[in-house]
Amino acid sequence: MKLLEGKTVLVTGGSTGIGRAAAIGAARHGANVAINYASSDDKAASCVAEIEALGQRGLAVKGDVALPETATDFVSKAVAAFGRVDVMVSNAGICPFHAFLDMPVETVDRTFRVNLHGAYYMVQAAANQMVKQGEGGAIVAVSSISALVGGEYQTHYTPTKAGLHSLMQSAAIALGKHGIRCNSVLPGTILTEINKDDLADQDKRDRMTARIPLGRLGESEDLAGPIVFLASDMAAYVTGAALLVDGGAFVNLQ
Ligand SMILES: NC(=O)C1=CN([C@@H]2O[C@H](COP(=O)(O)OP(=O)(O)OC[C@H]3O[C@@H](n4cnc5c(N)ncnc54)[C@H](O)[C@@H]3O)[C@@H](O)[C@H]2O)C=CC1
Ligand SMILES: C[C@H](O)[C@@H]1OC(=O)[C@H](O)[C@@H]1O
Repeated sequence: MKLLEGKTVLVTGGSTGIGRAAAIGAARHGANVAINYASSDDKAASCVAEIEALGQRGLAVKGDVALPETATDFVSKAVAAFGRVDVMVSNAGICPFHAFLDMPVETVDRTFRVNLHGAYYMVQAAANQMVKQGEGGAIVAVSSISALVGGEYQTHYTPTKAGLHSLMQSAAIALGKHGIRCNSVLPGTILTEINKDDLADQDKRDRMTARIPLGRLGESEDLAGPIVFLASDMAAYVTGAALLVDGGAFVNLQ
């Protein structure tokens, strides 16, 4: 059964990792998909090619999500190509691991701007388009287990993920009257570019894995199903919710 037949899905940071898995997952479920991407034209083009190989239409739009105009540009180009926006997956993010006491101001500023401000602008631009269309919609933010727990080298990052979780809760209230649902997924540790260097430390990798009841770190594809579900009409009465996708890591105290 295809869950997103005929829908238009937008994904930020869609050329790699979790965003790419969400974009391909949406195409597999019958959606036309537009991805925003930051830098690699080749990776973006290969993602679009994969979407098209599934028989769907794909579009890649370059832009830095930290800039408000990237959001309006992305939405208007997706509308020009596909006619509408049904789903926004706000996924783009960075996590430059760094100690707290000497954290550079620029690193804090950039992390907040990309992860939180960027998501705010994207969600707002997509919501305005959905309200204009008058048929509701779905927004899924890629927050994190880090919205709920801390990280020694993530003091600039975890507040952005808590902020995203909170943004989805408030947006769910603001947009419910328009039939727009807003939810977040909270991935645990997923093997992607964002943590490749951090998890090159085998001791840390083993410690992280040992905490996971399902016995393995996550893969990007582990997020595709939960994101597609929350984006689809199967979740028609789900809004303001946060879905942990962490192999059970969060609940594993002892
Ligand atoms: N990998 C993990 O363990 C977890 C990741 N997440 C979140 O998942 C999201 C996706 O990350 P991953 O797939 O893991 O890593 P990734 O590095 O493969 O993906 C991040 C994507 O965001 C894009 N991006 C970064 N800055 C951007 C900007 N200014 N404008 C547009 N795009 C930009 C990157 O180019 C990349 O495609 C992030 O928000 C991350 O915080 C959340 C929990 C766990
Ligand atoms: C980048 C981290 O490895 C990853 O991101 C998160 O949100 C979680 O803290 C994961 O460990």
